Amino acid sequence: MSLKPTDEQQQVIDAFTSADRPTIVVQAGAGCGKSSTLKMAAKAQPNRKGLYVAYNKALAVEARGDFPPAVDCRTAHSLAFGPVGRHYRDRLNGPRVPAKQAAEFLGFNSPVQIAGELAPLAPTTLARLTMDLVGKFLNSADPEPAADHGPRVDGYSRTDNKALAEYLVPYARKAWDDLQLQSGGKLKFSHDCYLKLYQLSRPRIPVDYVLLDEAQDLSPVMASLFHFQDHAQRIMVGDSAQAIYGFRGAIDAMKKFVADQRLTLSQSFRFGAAIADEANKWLDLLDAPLRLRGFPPVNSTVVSMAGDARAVLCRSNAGAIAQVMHAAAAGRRPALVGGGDDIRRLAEAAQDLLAGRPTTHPELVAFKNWDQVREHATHDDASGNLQVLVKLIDDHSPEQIIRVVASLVDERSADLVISTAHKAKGREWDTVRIAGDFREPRIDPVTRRVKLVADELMLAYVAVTRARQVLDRQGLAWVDWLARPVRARQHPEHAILPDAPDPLDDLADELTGTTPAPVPAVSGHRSCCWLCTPSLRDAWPAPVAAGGHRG
Ligand SMILES: Nc1ncnc2c1ncn2[C@@H]1O[C@H](COP(=O)(O)OP(=O)(O)OP(=O)(O)O)[C@@H](O)[C@H]1O
Repeated sequence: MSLKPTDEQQQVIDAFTSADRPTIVVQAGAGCGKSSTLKMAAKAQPNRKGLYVAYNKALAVEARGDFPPAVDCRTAHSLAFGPVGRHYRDRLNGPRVPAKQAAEFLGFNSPVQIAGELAPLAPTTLARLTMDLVGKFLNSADPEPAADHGPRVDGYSRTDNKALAEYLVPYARKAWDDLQLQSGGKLKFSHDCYLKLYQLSRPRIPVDYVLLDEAQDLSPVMASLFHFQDHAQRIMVGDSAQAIYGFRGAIDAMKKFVADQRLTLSQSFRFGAAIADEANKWLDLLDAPLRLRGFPPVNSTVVSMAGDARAVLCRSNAGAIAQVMHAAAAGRRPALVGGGDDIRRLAEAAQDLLAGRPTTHPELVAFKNWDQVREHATHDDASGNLQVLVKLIDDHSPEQIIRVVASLVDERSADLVISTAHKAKGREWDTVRIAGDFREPRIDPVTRRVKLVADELMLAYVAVTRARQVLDRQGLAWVDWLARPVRARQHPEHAILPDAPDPLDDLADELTGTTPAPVPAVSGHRSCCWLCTPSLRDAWPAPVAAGGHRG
């Protein structure tokens, strides 16, 4: 069935088809039909040769059925496979390279002490850290591995991590030399390797236009590929208020792109007015370029205690585990989006350290025993991420965590879905409850200012916009005291206390200062703790963009 475009969608279609072929950025709110709009635009001129770049294979396959045949729907990796990747087919199919073998090849023969009293890094750990550095380089737009791509070891100070990165660079360059060989290479060749080689060849794809989806969370390597296509009309679509993967090195390509036209899609088709209003409070705080309108046919409600919701969304992995434990104790059958393997591995590493054995777990590799983890969690500012881990393990014991994780069920047979907000991105449920682990910002008693972090506001916005019909927003109800002064400023006629000091006096400055800059990531502390991030594996090593966590 063909949809009747809204006025905003029609503006996108008109811009796309206009004779001067402008470059376009479309800011599309949650559920606002951005993919549908791109399809409508392509169908308006079905004979033009186009490329639609999807961020995963499933979306690319699905899009193929909806776009006209003249539009090639692909992921960036599939674009790179033809010209580059296929020459590495043998290496792609090669066996896993054991860490010991990689360490020998790279030249790590004995442990290296980087940080004072902490555990020395074993050759296999050094090899893994080197490959992590290479991995970040592969995702970057840079020409060769550099210290900027350095990994972060939990427990290390900023200086120690910098020293480690500099130490690893020559090994990473040796690894990169190996990874460029079509045959005879010694290290494991990944799909990201040929994507990087493709990007370094500065390809120009012979199409009339390129459509780029989810442009708010792009790896720099992908953004660079898009920029090379300046012979074609370029359209990028996304939602800058959902740019929640900055901590992993993603950039909001829409911010930097100098487009001829900037358009918006603000009519959400997912939920009704009540949820749109709630979402708009967060968009106000973010000073976003659009505010959402609810879809009249959908009857949505926002409540404070909804009882049973189909999905519970948490700020952090720790929060999600706590919800899993709570649900299991209440006899429910919970599913955890993304599964429980990461937390199980971490609990097993904690078991080793508690027994005085070393661990190879990336997040705890720096420590000799659990006491050392505890001590660092208490005394070392840079290891604030360890505090939540220590609390979780000490409160529940590794054995209890492992047991609860083992009781998780598949989403299809679950009566409750538990997810972090990060992992809920792109998903939707009829009824959603927001958990209580979203951190309420505090007013600094000295400066009387509120320190907000754009990343946190975006995460809240993603969370509340996952609901279709019922949103139990209790865990984020505190938005009201933040949103009121902002709205009062935007609509002075509604100000309730015109003479009261405005706690958000410098909100705009704070937000500007914390917006991730679209520059190559440098190592350091970004997400405030490992449990705050969507996956324990993804969380380490975490890159930092300009202006880290200030909440
Ligand atoms: N003009 C329209 N009239 C009615 N429904 C529409 C219109 N445009 C899009 N939709 C509906 O909105 C829903 C969301 O569309 P689509 O999948 O394109 O959104 P999206 O923005 O890509 O989604 P997300 O926000 O999850 O990324 C779909 O069910 C689609 O049919």
